[in-house]
Amino acid sequence: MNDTTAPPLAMTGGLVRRDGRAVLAGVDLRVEAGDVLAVLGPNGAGKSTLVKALLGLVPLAAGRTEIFGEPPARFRDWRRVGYVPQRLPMGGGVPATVREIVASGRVARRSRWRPAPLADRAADRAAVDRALETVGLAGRARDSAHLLSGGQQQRVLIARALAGEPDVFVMDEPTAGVDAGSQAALASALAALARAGRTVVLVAHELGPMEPLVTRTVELGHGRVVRETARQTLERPA
Ligand SMILES: Nc1ncnc2c1ncn2[C@@H]1O[C@H](COP(=O)(O)OP(=O)(O)OP(=O)(O)O)[C@@H](O)[C@H]1O
Repeated sequence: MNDTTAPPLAMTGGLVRRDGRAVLAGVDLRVEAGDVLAVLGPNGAGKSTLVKALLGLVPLAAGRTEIFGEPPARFRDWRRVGYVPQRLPMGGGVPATVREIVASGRVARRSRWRPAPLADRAADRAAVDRALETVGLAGRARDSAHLLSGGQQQRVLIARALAGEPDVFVMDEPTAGVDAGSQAALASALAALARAGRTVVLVAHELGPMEPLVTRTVELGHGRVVRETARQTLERPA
């Protein structure tokens, strides 16, 4: 069972090596429930590596990391975690509609052993509709996702994570190179999460319209934490 008092994410003495080189070293980070934490730093500072290592997607060479109190290898409750990668891996493959991709965010909530009861299917549909609405893509639900702009595809990924209704969202550079409309849609998605008291870890070069929503920042340089701001309580709009 997961420890209900454990922080959503915690790393102690995190070390990651790539090609024999330490790209993350001596990182201590505790993400508390309700934090909206921005991970900042220049290109190559180790931001993506840090969030992947926090989720166990990249192995630690030393130190430890825990998700709701469990090491990633033992953690089972993945529906509590939403991860938005930097890019949508949409190459060749069968073109999926925006709705299909967003609906895939519900899969981790399903029982593996039996078909979803009718009530669950209605809840799935409602969650997918809400997620599409939040990122401003309700009108594109039937479109093939590979026809969308990069910023809109990023919104699809965010909607997929929102649809899963996880407790903690980890987003890797959701605003990198996206148009102003998509930036605004992301800021409104983030505002909705912050209002709901969800935990968010956000990798960013620049915060732009998301800045007022951030409660804490950690800045990386050459794989180490070089600056941190203290946690502040946001005045959450009703
Ligand atoms: N798969 C990999 N193999 C080898 N080196 C890697 C790999 N992934 C990342 N690195 C190296 O690790 C360092 C940190 O990369 P990382 O992507 O975490 O930085 P970042 O701060 O997220 O950068 P960006 O803002 O450009 O995404 C860089 O020097 C990068 O070249």
